[in-house]
Amino acid sequence: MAGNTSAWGRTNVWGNKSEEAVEPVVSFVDIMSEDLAQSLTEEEEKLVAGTSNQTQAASTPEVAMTDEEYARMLQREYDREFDISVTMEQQQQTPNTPGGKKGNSSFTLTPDRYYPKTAQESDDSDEDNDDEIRQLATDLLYAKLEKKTAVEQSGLSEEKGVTKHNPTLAARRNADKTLNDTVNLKTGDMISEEVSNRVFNTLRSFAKAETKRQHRLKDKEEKATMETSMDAKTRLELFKFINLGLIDSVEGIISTGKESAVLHAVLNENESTPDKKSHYAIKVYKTSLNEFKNRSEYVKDDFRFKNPRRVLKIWAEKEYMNLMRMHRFNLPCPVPVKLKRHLLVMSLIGDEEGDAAPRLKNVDWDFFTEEEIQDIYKQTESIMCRLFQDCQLVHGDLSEFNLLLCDGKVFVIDVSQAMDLSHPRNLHFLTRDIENVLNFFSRINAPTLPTAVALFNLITQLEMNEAEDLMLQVEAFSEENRTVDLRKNKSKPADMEWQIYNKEKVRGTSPGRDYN
Ligand SMILES: Nc1ncnc2c1ncn2[C@@H]1O[C@H](COP(=O)(O)OP(=O)(O)OP(=O)(O)O)[C@@H](O)[C@H]1O
Repeated sequence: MAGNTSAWGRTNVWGNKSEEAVEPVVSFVDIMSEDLAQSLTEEEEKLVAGTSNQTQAASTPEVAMTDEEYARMLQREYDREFDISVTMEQQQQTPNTPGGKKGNSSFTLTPDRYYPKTAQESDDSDEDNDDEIRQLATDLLYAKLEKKTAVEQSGLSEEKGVTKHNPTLAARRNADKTLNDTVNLKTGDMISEEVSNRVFNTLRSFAKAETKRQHRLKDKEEKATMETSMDAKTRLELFKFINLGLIDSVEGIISTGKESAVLHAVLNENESTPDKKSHYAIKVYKTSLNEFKNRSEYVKDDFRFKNPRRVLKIWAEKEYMNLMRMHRFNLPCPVPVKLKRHLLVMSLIGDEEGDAAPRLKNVDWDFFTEEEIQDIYKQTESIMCRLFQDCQLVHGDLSEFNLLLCDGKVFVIDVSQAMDLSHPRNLHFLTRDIENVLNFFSRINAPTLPTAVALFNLITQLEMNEAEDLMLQVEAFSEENRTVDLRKNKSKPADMEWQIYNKEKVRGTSPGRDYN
């Protein structure tokens, strides 16, 4: 076999260099010529006849090409007989190894994958061949290693009497486990390496700890996603609203805040007039405890929410009740429609298209005259007065963020933290609301604004001193525990409210029925 390099297409079996077939240049006119087509067909027929009979000697250049094809076919058959392997010997100073090195080096290859089937393929770049050979060598090494490991895993090496407790054997097995990723750690290639038991155990415990850490991280990420997106329970409740015919569809999200997401829902009032739609805002309270931690101060002293364990569950109910109370006194606010668990459905403050009204914070005040701004302030002042005097409530978070402007009219929203006047710190929260509102209107240049004390006195009908700090006076007033006297029903204000609430619950008009 020495010197037979035909498998690589350099020479054929007879040791002759195969000549490159030179394609005759043919013009497009020739290709399309009927005569040429005819003569080629005839030649082909002659060729077939000549091949089958093997009688006619080749006399034309085309017959010489057939010779080459014959030679290639024979070559392939010849090689197939030696299908198992081809031994390539790099020989000293052979003509095919330019600048050939001295010395013998030989290796065995399975030719199937590398056998060049045409002269074209045999011209593959040296770089490709190098890659393939490297790949093959790696495969062989791995195959060898696997075989070895299989024997070792049985507990006995080929050498009789060597058990798995043999340190070298154990080290190799450790290396193999590490390499094959059974410890769940990416270590890279480790062929023929040994890993001591100590190192292996350290690696394994590190991998275990790392896997646990990854799982914890993933859990956290998933939880975070759940909190910010709509969970399964919320979706289920929305489907129920649709089944009840309360809404037809949820169109999108109006806002996602710290404590809730507000969705825009639509109900087609009448099938005959599809353009006539009712728009709703559905406030979905976030159910995570963290969001409500900072709210305990609002409810801890509110008689309606004495039991702190109920606080989380009834937060939505609190807003619903406050809206009901405000609606009863015709305050400009969303109309509460339905409460179910942590979902509150209310009318949407916005236009007929369903676009929600902007918050005072987002209004472009450059387009408003001084009179218009003054009017908007007066509306806000009236809301504060009526909220306190009629509804017996203090908003507790009133600012340009919770006042909407729709067609020149101011609406108040977000009253989940609004508190009853029996709350001992209600005047403290009222003072804060007053400061927020006056600061905002002063920023947008409302022409005539009262002092904080004047507004406080207007709302509460108390007589605080203009010359003194309002908050200090309020703190002193609260300490004297006079706040409770502010309620109209001075006998037992808390009991009265509680009785009304329970009566409504029995009649089935209270949101508590849906909630529980
Ligand atoms: N009935 C409604 N009609 C139109 N828009 C509304 C309505 N209710 C709420 N929105 C919009 O959703 C936003 C958030 O509502 P809301 O303030 O009640 O929730 P929140 O969780 O307290 O939000 P934030 O954390 O921003 O205070 C409001 O700023 C307002 O733009």
